[in-house]
Amino acid sequence: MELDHVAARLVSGKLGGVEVERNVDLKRIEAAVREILLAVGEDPDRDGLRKTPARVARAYAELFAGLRVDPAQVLSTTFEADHEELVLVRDIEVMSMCEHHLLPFHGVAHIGYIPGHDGRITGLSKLARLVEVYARRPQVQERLNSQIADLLMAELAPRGVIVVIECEHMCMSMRGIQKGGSRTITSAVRGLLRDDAKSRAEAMSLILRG
Ligand SMILES: Nc1nc2c(ncn2[C@@H]2O[C@H](COP(=O)(O)OP(=O)(O)OP(=O)(O)O)[C@@H](O)[C@H]2O)c(=O)[nH]1
Ligand SMILES: [Zn+2]
Repeated sequence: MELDHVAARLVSGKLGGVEVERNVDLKRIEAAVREILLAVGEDPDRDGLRKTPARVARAYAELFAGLRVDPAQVLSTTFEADHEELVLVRDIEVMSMCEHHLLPFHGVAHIGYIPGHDGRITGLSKLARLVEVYARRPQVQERLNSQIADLLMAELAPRGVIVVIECEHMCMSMRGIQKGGSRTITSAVRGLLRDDAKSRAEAMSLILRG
């Protein structure tokens, strides 16, 4: 990237509870958005649109901040607990951007795991923070889903993990096929929750109960 003539601005903040320094090239996004406005036949210099490229640049820096966060850091705090049964957090809000159209998809994630033999658990909020870090990237729902499951397996070494995500995709509602209200359900199951039908059925029934 030619940083000499690009006024790259350092935007910092927190995402998923992890400090993020993100050197986002806001000026480059602004220039691109101005081009888009011109291309669709708008006047980017009219009053209402004058600040739009800068606003969109800041919004994109926020929406894609997950690209600059190491998700494993979210799970850096773990606790020992004498709990060998399922832990399930339902209805975690998901807001992400589909990588095909850069339009939002939104819905909920349900994340469950059975702690490993060392009984290591994580704070419940960390599951929601993990969703946020992976969602704030250009995504497809399937990858978002499996990334969450795989990281939990790698970091917590649980007996099993189940992640179910249900989302509505704006690229299907607002454009293209224009089927508003359809929801896509994906799942990723790992370890005991994949291999043991009884454990999986118990987790699924709790997830589907809502
Ligand atoms: N598997 C998957 N597909 C997605 C996701 N988000 C959007 N899509 C789909 O990505 C596909 C891209 O297909 P293309 O044919 O390349 O693009 P398009 O011409 O804009 O497709 P249409 O949406 O059918 O008009 C579409 O079928 C979208 O519905 C996602 O999270 N997972
Ligand atoms: Zn899409």
